[in-house]
Amino acid sequence: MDANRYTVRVTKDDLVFSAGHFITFNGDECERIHGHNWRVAVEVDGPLDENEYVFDFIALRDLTRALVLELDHRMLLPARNPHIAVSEEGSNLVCRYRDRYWSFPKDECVVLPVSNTTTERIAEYLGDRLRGALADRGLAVPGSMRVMVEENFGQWATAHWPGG
Ligand SMILES: Nc1nc2c(c(=O)[nH]1)N=C([C@H](O)[C@H](O)COP(=O)(O)OP(=O)(O)OP(=O)(O)O)CN2
Repeated sequence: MDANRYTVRVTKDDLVFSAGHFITFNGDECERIHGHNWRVAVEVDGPLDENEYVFDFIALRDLTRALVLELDHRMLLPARNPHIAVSEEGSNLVCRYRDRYWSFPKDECVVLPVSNTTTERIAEYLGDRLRGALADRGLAVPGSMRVMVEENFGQWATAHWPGG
């Protein structure tokens, strides 16, 4: 029996999304609106299956790409930030922080179920969605997985699912 564990990793030129955001930090300070070209990589660890795969690259790549596309050319807004209130006003979403506000067409936004659109939380969101998408398709949900997101050159955040 093969007691070794292996890792597969996918990252591709099309696993990149260009989006706007602003975060709060140091308590209740709020950044100015800006954007990044976020790059995504996913790693799965485990033993080999009957195909001698840890996990099928193609399934991992295609599901990740679909999630990344949902965020591409969108404004990313936090649903649960204690300092940024997001509300619907007609066909727009209005975000209010103290006396500042921003209004965006709804269909150009993604409201993420996070408290802040930091790179760490975006990585966690993508990983949770990916795990849900695998389960919905009846595919194995990896015990041990990492989603890595690069916000700016050389600035990566990783969310871990340490099981398995
Ligand atoms: N661990 C984290 N640290 C920081 C995050 C984060 O998500 N996780 N985010 C930020 C801000 O969003 C900040 O705007 C990062 O943007 P960046 O362009 O990298 O910052 P700079 O001001 O240095 O930009 P340059 O264009 O490179 O000058 C901060 N920290």
